[in-house]
Amino acid sequence: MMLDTPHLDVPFYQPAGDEIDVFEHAWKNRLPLLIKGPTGCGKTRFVAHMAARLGLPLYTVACHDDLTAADLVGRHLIGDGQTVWCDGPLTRAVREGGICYLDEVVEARKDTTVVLHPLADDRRILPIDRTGELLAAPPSFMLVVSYNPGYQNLLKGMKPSTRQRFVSLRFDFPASEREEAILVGESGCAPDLAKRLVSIAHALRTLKDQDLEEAASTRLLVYAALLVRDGMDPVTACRAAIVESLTDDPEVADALMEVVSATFGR
Ligand SMILES: Nc1ncnc2c1ncn2[C@@H]1O[C@H](COP(=O)(O)OP(=O)(O)OP(=O)(O)O)[C@@H](O)[C@H]1O
Repeated sequence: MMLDTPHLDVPFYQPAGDEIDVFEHAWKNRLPLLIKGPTGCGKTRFVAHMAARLGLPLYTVACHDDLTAADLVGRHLIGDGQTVWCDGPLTRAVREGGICYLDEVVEARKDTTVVLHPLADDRRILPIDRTGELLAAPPSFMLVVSYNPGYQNLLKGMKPSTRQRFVSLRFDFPASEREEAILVGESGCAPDLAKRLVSIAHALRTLKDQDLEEAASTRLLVYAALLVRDGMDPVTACRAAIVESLTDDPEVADALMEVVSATFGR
């Protein structure tokens, strides 16, 4: 769990379309938001950007298959022979009227539904069974969740009764020009390098589903751009930052490296 307090400098975010507008309207109308899209395509950055823009505290939780309702709401802790109640990130966000962002929400245990449903519909309440409290979310509170449809299997899909409590946004990898602008903005690299890295990503993304579990993300391109900007040879940087992160299979890695080498004229 991570608390990002509101700060004056808003994290850089290069918009794709009307997502900022959708977020602001959802927030004003007290509606929760679901963001779906592949890994590393800007979902977390977008939420951080919006929280800073709106001047709201942001609580981010990376969900995993052991995450329970108590991890979100809070629990009694024992110390010095005393029992003390400790708010979880969701409860803190509700109390402070901030944003609670649950990344990969479908990974969480099913018992989280019990606390998310009454918060996500027009009741906007958080029942804390263990203390008997019933918290009403203030108008500025917003619940934002994300998931990667690519990872879904039948067991892990989101139930319609949950999905239909949210306004939804689809994210995808950025169009070339936008992705180049992101690389330049994030790493300070030369526009020509950004162009080459994006063309590599496009070539590798066509291989997804054949040999690769996930497509090359914008995040990996940013890593490569940072390494090259720091003086590393571009081919070595692409192997370390992109290719070896995408596959463990040496033959597939060799095939991906051919794309990289050709792009840098080797
Ligand atoms: N639109 C964008 N504007 C600025 N930076 C971006 C954008 N999209 C991606 N990035 C860059 O890519 C990195 C990864 O994005 P982010 O962490 O938001 O991915 P994500 O979609 O939340 O991934 P995951 O589902 O794995 O958590 C960011 O740290 C940032 O450097």
